[in-house]
Amino acid sequence: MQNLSTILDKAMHRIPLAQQEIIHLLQLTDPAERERLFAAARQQRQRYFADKVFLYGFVYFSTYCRNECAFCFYRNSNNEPVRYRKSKEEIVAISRALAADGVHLIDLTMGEDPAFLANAASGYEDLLEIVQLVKAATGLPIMISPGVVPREVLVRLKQAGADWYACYQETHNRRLYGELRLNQSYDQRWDSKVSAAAIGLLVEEGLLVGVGDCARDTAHSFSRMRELGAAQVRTMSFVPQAGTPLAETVAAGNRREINIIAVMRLLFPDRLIPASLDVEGVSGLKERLAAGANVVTSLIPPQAGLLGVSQSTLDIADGCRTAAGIRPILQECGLTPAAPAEYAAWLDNTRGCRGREAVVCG
Ligand SMILES: C[S@@+](CC[C@H](N)C(=O)[O-])C[C@H]1O[C@@H](n2cnc3c(N)ncnc32)[C@H](O)[C@@H]1O
Ligand SMILES: C[C@H](CCN)[C@@H](N)C(=O)O
Ligand code: SF4
Repeated sequence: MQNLSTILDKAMHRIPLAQQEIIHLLQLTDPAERERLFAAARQQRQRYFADKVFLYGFVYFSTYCRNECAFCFYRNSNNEPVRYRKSKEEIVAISRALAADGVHLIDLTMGEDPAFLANAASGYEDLLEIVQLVKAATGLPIMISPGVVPREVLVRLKQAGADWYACYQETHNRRLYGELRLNQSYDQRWDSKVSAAAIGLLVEEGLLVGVGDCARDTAHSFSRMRELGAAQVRTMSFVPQAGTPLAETVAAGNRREINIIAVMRLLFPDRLIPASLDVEGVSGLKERLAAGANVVTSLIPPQAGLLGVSQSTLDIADGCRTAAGIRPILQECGLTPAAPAEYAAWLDNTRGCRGREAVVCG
């Protein structure tokens, strides 16, 4: 029988936990025990980041995709979604609006839209130019998620101004991966992240919860995230999407996601851990922050004609998914947006000490 006090005490002293201890934390259901887990996670966040959080603006600039991920609304064969492709001018204008709203990073997210990838007439030139234009217009750090691209394209994306590369594995259980990311090589996707890290891009790794995964899978993913040296680790609860093979999946609630966020904080105390607004909108933010998250992602400007990934419209048109909209929730949690210079310093320190502990925010 695992003793929660012993496990939490080991975690707080950065003593590695056994897989069974990690699974025990992931599987907590008792409210009082979960609150002890969350309190420990908040204490670790405080130790490494004080009361500071980071805000990520989200520009989902193309909803076209050549892939057929079983969980995703934007899979190629789905006729349900609104398909759009924003122009470079629109992308820059939206990025400027996000910068004015006070975000720390511009997340240029896309489907694997053939118009921007290798076989496009312009090859990757348009994608590279978008990164350059957004960097020039905002001066902010940029995250890009084009899927698997050749190493030399990663190099050029970094030269163009990209700081982060997001290419989630969703799961490191190869059987499950094959059922989720149909016809997408597990190893190519993993190797693309390894290449990105090797050339100095910061890498984010993400898990999907509620798609047939188990706590043992999650614990295994933690060891892969550590092996990768991911600077940002995250998870999202699966949101069933109309028109997809998993549309009839019963949404499992957020308990597992919230527990994972807290355990991530204990295992990766100096890393960035998102609370995504794209799962439950702003109503889910407080719980995720209370579990130790220190990044709010998927801030989307109203009236920009942008859709979210899993919650395509929730809380967007009314302006709730903005820095101003979430500020009262941050205050309730005793948290405050970091200064842009603090985020830039964290990035520089993390780039400089890959794999070692990053510097504490003041
Ligand atoms: C923003 S999408 C698009 C970026 C890029 N096309 C890719 O697949 O990496 C990236 C992530 O959103 C998450 N996602 C997509 N559909 C989701 C859903 N229905 N519920 C929860 N998360 C979802 C998945 O983890 C996916 O890797
Ligand atoms: C998963 C997306 C980000 C991709 N870099 C966005 N829907 C999010 O919730 O952060
Ligand atoms: S997760 Fe990404 S690659 Fe998969 S279908 Fe959705 S947009 Fe395309």
